[in-house]
Amino acid sequence: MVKICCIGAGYVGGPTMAVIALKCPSIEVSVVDISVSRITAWNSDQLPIYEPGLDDVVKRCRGKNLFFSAEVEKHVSEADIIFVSVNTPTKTRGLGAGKAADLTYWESAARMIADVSKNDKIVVEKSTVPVKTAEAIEKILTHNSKGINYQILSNPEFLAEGTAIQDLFHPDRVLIGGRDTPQGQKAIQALKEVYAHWVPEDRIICTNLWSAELSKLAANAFLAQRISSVNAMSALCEATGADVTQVANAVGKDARIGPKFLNASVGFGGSCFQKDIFNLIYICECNGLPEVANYWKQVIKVNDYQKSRFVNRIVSSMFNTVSGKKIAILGFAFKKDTGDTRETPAIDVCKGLLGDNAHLSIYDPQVTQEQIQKDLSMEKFDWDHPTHLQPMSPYGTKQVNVVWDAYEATKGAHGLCILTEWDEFKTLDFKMIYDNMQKPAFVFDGRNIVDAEKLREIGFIVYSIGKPLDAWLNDMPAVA
Ligand SMILES: NC(=O)C1=CN([C@@H]2O[C@H](COP(=O)(O)OP(=O)(O)OC[C@H]3O[C@@H](n4cnc5c(N)ncnc54)[C@H](O)[C@@H]3O)[C@@H](O)[C@H]2O)C=CC1
Ligand SMILES: O=C(O)[C@H]1O[C@H](OP(=O)(O)OP(=O)(O)OC[C@H]2O[C@@H](n3ccc(=O)[nH]c3=O)[C@H](O)[C@@H]2O)[C@H](O)[C@@H](O)[C@@H]1O
Repeated sequence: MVKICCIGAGYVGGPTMAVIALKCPSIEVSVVDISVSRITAWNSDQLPIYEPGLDDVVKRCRGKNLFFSAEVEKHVSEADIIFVSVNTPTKTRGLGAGKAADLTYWESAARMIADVSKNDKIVVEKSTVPVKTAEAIEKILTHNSKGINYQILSNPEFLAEGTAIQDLFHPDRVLIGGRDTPQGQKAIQALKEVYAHWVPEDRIICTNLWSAELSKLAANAFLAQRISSVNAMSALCEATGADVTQVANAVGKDARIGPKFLNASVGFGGSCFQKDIFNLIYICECNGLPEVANYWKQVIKVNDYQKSRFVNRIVSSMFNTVSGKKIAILGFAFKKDTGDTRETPAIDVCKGLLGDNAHLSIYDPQVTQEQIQKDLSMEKFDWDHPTHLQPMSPYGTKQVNVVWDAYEATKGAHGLCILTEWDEFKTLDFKMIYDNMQKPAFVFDGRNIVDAEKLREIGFIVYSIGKPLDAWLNDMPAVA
């Protein structure tokens, strides 16, 4: 029986391995992690991450051919194929701080593999890593190889949170990069056979190592660039009276452009887009390509601009101050159908409002009070380290109240902001919400999910991203 071990039981390691176990009953899959609490949760009824469809997949395989364990070394030494799916955060100090990928977790995983291995291994990069990481990993593994042959493959993951299981069941493509040597090609073939259990052959792409590593960074950069492009247009729409939804629809009908990923928003979030673009920028700079680096920097600049533009809209609409005012925040996760808050635009918007002394009442169906308090007191980039290594939040923010209901959050509020597109926000009783709010009552829709006209009929003053402005907002000072 082929044995697979995955190091890192996170948003990628957990779901990807659960799907491999489900689709390949003849393969034994172990997922290991240094975080004992995370492993305990994977073995319980309350999985450590919220992902539609995941519970069912885990229940069907756990204890049969899918195992979660904190005995990292034992499972690594027994495995034929080792996936490494550990964190690759942005460096917070030293050379390349704020841009380069921090490969500490990767390096310690590689050293451990080298220490405990007794037979030949295929080591698969599942984490997103800088181009040429495989070369460094190879050096660590072979430094003290005891005659063991290691084949490194790059097999980046393209799943998106909230749709991870469907993405894994029906991937647009599976990408496998390896060395152009007979042993490298044999390793590619071995991994291909795993995916071939359920992925059509024409969707499994094989390349050299560096193309696979770079394709992952490129794909995320292209996706983020689309969002920054449409968000840049949204600012121009507000200035001219055009409607960004109509513009995106018209633009996306062009088959060369396509309709997906053109929703204007308060800004993109998530653990990867910004991190991976910073990584790309750093690699360009290191390769003497400042013009290329500057091109990609702009994608992040526009994203930051979009978030601060949103805060400025709120403050300027509400008589240029939100000091002492209650603002309801509906949605804190970086997108719907996940409890993940890493790099969510809600953090920047909330911090911006708190900076103007607002009182926030926050509701998200999947994010805990503890997480929200932690996020609002954490420094930039600290969020992407294993939980047990993250700094403890020294104090919660007193101006923040986390509640378990949208109606409770909006009671007595001066304004409400929608920051995550949860379906349940589309069907709220806005008449009841209006009646319970201070007047004038404001809605700032950062996801364009409400029917602005209906809300205006109720009496709200409504701001939607990239839409023709309410007369009230038109009269307020321009926002930078
Ligand atoms: N979150 C996502 O949707 C996607 C993430 N990725 C990439 O996958 C990688 C992992 O991301 P996530 O799963 O989101 O991270 P995560 O933080 O959810 O999980 C990583 C896990 O690795 C564990 N870990 C760290 N060092 C370890 C070691 N030496 N030995 C054993 N366990 C160790 C941590 O305790 C943590 O539980 C990153 O490189 C990310 O860029 C790629 C595609 C999608
Ligand atoms: O490497 C990764 O981590 C993953 O990053 C993204 O997946 P994810 O961040 O989970 O979610 P997305 O659906 O891409 O959304 C990212 C952010 O962009 C925002 N977004 C997305 C689409 C859109 O049209 N507009 C928009 O503002 C979302 O609300 C969210 O904040 C990619 O879509 C995945 O292919 C990739 O594997």
